[in-house]
Amino acid sequence: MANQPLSGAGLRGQSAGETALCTVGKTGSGLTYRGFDIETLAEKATFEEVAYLLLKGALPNRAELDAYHAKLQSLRGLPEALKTVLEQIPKDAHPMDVMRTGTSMLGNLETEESFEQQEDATDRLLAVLPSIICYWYRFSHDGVRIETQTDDDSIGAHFLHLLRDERPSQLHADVMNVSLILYAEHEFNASTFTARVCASTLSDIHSCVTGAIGSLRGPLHGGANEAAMAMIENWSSPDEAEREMLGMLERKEKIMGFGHAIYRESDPRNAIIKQWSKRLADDVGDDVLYPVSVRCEEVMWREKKLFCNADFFHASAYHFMDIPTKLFTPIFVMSRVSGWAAHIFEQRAKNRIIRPSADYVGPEKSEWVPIEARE
Ligand SMILES: CC(=O)SCCNC(=O)CCNC(=O)[C@H](O)C(C)(C)COP(=O)(O)OP(=O)(O)OC[C@H]1O[C@@H](n2cnc3c(N)ncnc32)[C@H](O)[C@@H]1OP(=O)(O)O
Ligand SMILES: O=C([O-])CC(=O)C(=O)O
Repeated sequence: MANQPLSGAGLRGQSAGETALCTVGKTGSGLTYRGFDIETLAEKATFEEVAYLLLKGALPNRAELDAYHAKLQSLRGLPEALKTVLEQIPKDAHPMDVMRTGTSMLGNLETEESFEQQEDATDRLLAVLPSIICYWYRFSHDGVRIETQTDDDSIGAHFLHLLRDERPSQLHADVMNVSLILYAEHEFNASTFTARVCASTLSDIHSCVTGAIGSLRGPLHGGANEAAMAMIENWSSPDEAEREMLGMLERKEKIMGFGHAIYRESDPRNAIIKQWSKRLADDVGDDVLYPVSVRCEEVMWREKKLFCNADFFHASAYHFMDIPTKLFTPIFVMSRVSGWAAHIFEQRAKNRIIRPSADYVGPEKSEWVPIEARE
């Protein structure tokens, strides 16, 4: 059979398989997880409830959700060998590399021996990823060995508690909950596709997630929230932001936190996180970063018809909660591991190895030259 011609670079517009997990840009509201609008989930659900929905196929009832919270809570402790590895990683390492190494090491210590263990392995990852990053961060930056087994009732509150050594306010716990819901799942994005390609070889779940973390790390994908923060924190007023952005556009620089491979007019997650960023700005009495961010949004739309994606207002929201910029993308991992795992389960349930073809553009025929005769 002849190869199908590609409609564009980057496989854009090509369907690469089926999913029952998520639609992006197909419905009026733009984003659904198993048929639920993102707006409804962000308003009514807990992140753990959303993870349950993605991983097990339906919303939990009260007893199921309570049991799920209790299970995730009980799995936050780190094995000694993993702590030893985390203690070797230098302070100036990128936290995404810590997430990658932590996941990979866990795969050595608690190897998924059969696909029957996939749900337990996923629950362990959901519970332990915040512990991994905070253990390393607090050891390398503050010189302390923290106890990671907290009794916080949510993953978001647990993360903030470990990071700052105190329980977060209700507002901060609520923002973390919404943020984790917004980042949980997004169809065949680059990191999820990485996970599915790896899963299609019948590899183990830690290998799939380790690869996905590597894909999420780049600034064109999850790393954009950190890059957006690095940009907006330079500007002390909306007018300065506008001047600088116009210069960047003139020089044809990419502006992180804007644009999307699938959405054409807006990313529905932006309106939600923007509202929370505003509440946090009011809470901390900010009169610079939030107005700067709003001006960036206006300028990009006016000049280029480019809109904020999920990452842009996450930058200011996380900053207002005092989260160090380099920990922004690891939070994305803590959430997206739910979507990655759900896709891995889906791939395994109806698998064929993912192996596309390439259009060859090299030489037609090459002449072998003995090594002694080469220039
Ligand atoms: C959670 C997430 O992962 S969301 C994505 C996070 N990534 C970012 O925020 C990085 C910045 N954005 C981008 O690089 C891109 O918009 C991507 C990677 C998200 C999507 O890439 P593509 O699908 O190739 O973008 P698209 O085809 O819509 O680009 C159209 C044009 O707009 C330009 N453009 C797109 N985004 C931007 C941007 N953020 N800044 C400046 N120009 C941009 C492209 O360069 C392209 O111009 P060209 O036709 O002259 O080459
Ligand atoms: O869908 C994409 O290409 C990127 C994205 O927004 C996500 O993964 O959340």
